[in-house]
Amino acid sequence: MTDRQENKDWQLEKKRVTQVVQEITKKITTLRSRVKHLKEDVIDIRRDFWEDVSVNIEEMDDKIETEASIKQQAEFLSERERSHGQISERLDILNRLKEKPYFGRIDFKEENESSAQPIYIGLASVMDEDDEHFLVYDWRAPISSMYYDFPPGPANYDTIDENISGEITLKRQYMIQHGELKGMFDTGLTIGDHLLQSVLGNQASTKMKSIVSTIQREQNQIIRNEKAKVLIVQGVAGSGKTSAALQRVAYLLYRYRETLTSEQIVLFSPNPLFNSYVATVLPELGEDNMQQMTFYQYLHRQLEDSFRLETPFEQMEFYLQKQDENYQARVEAMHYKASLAYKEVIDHFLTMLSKKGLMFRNITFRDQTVIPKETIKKYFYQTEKTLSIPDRLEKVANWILYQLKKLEQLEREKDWVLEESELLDKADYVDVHQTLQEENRFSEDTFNDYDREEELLRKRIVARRLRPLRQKVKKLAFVDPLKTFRQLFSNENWSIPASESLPTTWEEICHITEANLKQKFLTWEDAPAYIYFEKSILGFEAQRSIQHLFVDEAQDYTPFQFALMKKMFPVSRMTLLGDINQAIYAHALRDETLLSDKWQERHEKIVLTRSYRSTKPIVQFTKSFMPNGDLIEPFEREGNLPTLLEVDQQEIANEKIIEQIVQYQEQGYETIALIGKTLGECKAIYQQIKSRLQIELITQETHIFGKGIVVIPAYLAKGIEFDAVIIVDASDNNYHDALERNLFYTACTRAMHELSLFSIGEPSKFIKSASFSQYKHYKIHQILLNND
Ligand SMILES: Nc1ncnc2c1ncn2[C@@H]1O[C@H](COP(=O)(O)OP(=O)(O)OP(=O)(O)O)[C@@H](O)[C@H]1O
Repeated sequence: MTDRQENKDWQLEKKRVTQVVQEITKKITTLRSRVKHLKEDVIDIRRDFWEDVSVNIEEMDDKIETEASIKQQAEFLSERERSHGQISERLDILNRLKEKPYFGRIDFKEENESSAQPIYIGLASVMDEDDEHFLVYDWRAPISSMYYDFPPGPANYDTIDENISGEITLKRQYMIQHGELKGMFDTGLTIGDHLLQSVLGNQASTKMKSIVSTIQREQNQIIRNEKAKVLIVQGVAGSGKTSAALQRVAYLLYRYRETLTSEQIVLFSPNPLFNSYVATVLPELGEDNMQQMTFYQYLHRQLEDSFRLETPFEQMEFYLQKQDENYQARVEAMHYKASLAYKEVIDHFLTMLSKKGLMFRNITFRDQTVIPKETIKKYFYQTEKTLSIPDRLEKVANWILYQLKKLEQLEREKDWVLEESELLDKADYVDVHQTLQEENRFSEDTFNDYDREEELLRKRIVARRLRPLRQKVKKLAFVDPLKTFRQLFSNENWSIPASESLPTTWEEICHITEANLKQKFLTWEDAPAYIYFEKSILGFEAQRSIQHLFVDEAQDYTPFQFALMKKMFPVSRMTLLGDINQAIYAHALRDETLLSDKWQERHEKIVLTRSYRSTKPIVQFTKSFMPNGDLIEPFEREGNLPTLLEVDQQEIANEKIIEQIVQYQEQGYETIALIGKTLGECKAIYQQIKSRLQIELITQETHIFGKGIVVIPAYLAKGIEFDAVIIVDASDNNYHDALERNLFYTACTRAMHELSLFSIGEPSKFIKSASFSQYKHYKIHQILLNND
């Protein structure tokens, strides 16, 4: 393109931005005045609500008319409120668009058309003044997909009922700030390399940002996938899995806006910190956040406080510390209880329970056993064996409720009822009196009246006392799932079929499990199994309203947990995102994870190999010590080599770490993380340097983090990123086995711009497996402190 042509284009584009911003401003003005009127309307309706309805409840006809009038008024009010809400949301979007109306353009010549049409793409659609033509297309509109999928040349896109093909004759990107064009360039093969460079070169933020203007083609495949029931994404660290997942939520909410709401989408996130880290992305895209929680929070909710539940992080600390006398057996248990083989054992056990072995509780009323557990058991085992256990229990519940009805009648005549009636409030008497009056049940005979009052009082007292019991029966509380479950480990009444291959330490595992269950303590590996068992007996309250389930860091979920998830969310489509290299839980070392090739479920898999977060030298360093690391591709972004400082004394390491932090601060980095392997290690360094620097220790209870310096265990830093990362102790002692390698990789890949490692003694063998050109190695040995 000649300079003159370029200049002409620039002028035209500049003018267009101004025109679109003007149109948006006009729309904002109109909507503001509508919002204002609606708001006034709502206030008026609320204030005059009772004046505008005709209230008359004396006659039946009037009563009906009054009800209709109230209903009409209420509907009128809620319709206004709804419109007010919708317009306010649209105003929010327009205000954002006024700053930056669009970020891209493609000129598309449809097959059999004579000329190309420019398509401008932004956060949301904007129509022209006459509502006839699109000034801006929503990035999620079918036609916009070509922007992400194709370079200039032949291109096509799917509409709801056909595929449209043609040619992209121009592809352009814009940098627009405060409603003014600041830059633009035409792109070739991969979109956004210029823009991506500049976006990725920015500082890390404590809140994740949307990637809407620079979505990459392979990420777009994830975002717009509509076919897969189970979509698995294996993506290397920093490849944009989480970013793509959130864009996908926004896409689905747009694509299915008539039928899908944000409450019907659930995201399981790796830790509470991550929840707040990603919370702003969807609102930034003009959408509401989906339901977001950790799997721990979800399981905890299922148990309704009846157990103390170990967190996954406590399990991880146990594993890493290697100190407990039962360490080996527990580690075996972590593996075994993660597996589908264990689920099979539980399924066998459940089959047996349909014939014998289910444990019940006595039904007691006023400290007396009114239906003994043996009787309930007998009744249960007489119900039809072809029915499921929950259905049979439902029958038992109905039978018990019937027995309680008979009991109720007998109890009414007992002395305790009268005694209790003496303790009643005056209000109760008045109420009984009024009820009888309303029912016209008083006679002339006062003696009889007194009897009637007493009869009604007795009825009420017994019913009131029985109410909690009835509720418990309805909730099937007469079953004792825990005691039943414990039989699995006590070998009482049942032994595991010989066909099941159990771990060699099974007896010891049983011993530990039984002791924990007795204390009502569920380890992280026991929780899914117990919940699965309990729900199989009492019935799964399947969450059928949830249409989409997103699982981030999916490699950390066991096959058993996934099986449970499928039972809990039977109709949901699933998007599972993870990285096999960041598998940091014990089970993942030996067993299948959701991402391993052995995974049997029908699914579609997308692999992301390009890493966007870290600079090229950091990616090259980290990929060097990972199996299949050669599949990881760095994004071309220059930076400093990682540094390793090897020292032989903790004090020197501390001094050097402080120096390093100060240097990073001087370079302008705002988020700096000191990452340790365990919480113990983090606490130690925190204690040692907290008097010298403003620093925050992050634990599993931390739900939010701000700018500055944080000390954080690697497993809590999952999914998050920092400008600069300092590995507090990268010694071989600390990072040696395969799981520690994955933790080390996870920790190092949190860095966007700078990475430095400190080793007290021999550096980790993983660092040594990188070539010397990939990092700078310094050593300080035998410096005498304080002239000792
Ligand atoms: N297409 C993109 N445009 C701009 N930035 C991107 C893009 N894809 C990823 N990024 C950036 O790369 C970084 C890593 O993204 P994200 O956290 O989504 O990756 P991830 O695969 O979930 O990482 P991890 O598994 O390491 O937690 C973020 O800063 C994100 O904004």
